[in-house]
Amino acid sequence: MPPLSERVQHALLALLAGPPEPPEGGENEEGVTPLSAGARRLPSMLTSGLIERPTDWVALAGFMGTGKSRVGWELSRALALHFVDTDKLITRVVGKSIPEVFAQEGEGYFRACEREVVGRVTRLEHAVISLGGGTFIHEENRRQLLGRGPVVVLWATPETVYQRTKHSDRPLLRTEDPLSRIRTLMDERESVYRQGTLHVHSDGRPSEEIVEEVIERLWAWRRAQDTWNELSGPRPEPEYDRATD
Ligand SMILES: Nc1ncnc2c1ncn2[C@@H]1O[C@H](COP(=O)(O)OP(=O)(O)OP(=O)(O)O)[C@@H](O)[C@H]1O
Ligand SMILES: O=C(O)C1=C[C@@H](O)[C@@H](O)[C@H](O)C1
Ligand SMILES: [Mg+2]
Repeated sequence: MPPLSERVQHALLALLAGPPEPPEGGENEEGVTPLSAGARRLPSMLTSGLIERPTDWVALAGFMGTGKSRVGWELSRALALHFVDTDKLITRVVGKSIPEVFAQEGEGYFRACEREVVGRVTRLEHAVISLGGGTFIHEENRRQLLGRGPVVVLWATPETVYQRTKHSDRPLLRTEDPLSRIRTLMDERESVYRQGTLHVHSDGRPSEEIVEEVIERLWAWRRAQDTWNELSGPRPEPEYDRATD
């Protein structure tokens, strides 16, 4: 079998070449934008210069169930950018669902896949990246992501997370008392999520409203970056290697 890095690259290319895919499970839920004909024309709009965006690359981080996949998808439609969900990419690479990867290959293998995926998606241009809930927790992933562009962290209370995840299979929440597990894990991770660039609450708000706030906050972030650049002169090139295609 080819090495993991090659399989990740192959799966990413296949994902970007196909029609944009909304996150699973949301099609019949209130608040999810259905895949429209306009969405299929996305690639030609990407570099047309007609769309003004606060950023050409943004990642969404945060705890499970905070809405990274759903908000990321809608944000990618609103900004006319590619959409990559790292959990989904890993399921394509391994050919198994996330619970199967955890059960059959182990969490260590899943985290190794995440590291490979982060190495790739930080080289992409024109993309919204929805991360897995644990991706940003690992220091090297965090360093690469924050070196690439803004990382928006979505937040929700343990109760909201519990309500949003209770009918789905999240391997880390397979316990007798998932709400307690959510509280403990969230406490452990909170200080790390705080290291994101921008922070947006998602409790009790429809996804459209969250996307609107994310875009407004990204514009404010962009203006602050521009002011900083004007005051401090040219800054060194970012560390990542830009893809040449
Ligand atoms: N603002 C919202 N209001 C109501 N439901 C939401 C909202 N955002 C997301 N959801 C729903 O909550 C569930 C979890 O959302 P989603 O899968 O986007 O979370 P996630 O942060 O990507 O989680 P994970 O880290 O496990 O991938 C989905 O069914 C989604 O449709
Ligand atoms: O918070 C986590 O560690 C996880 C979140 C999900 O997105 C998946 O990446 C997986 O279930 C692990
Ligand atoms: Mg997700």
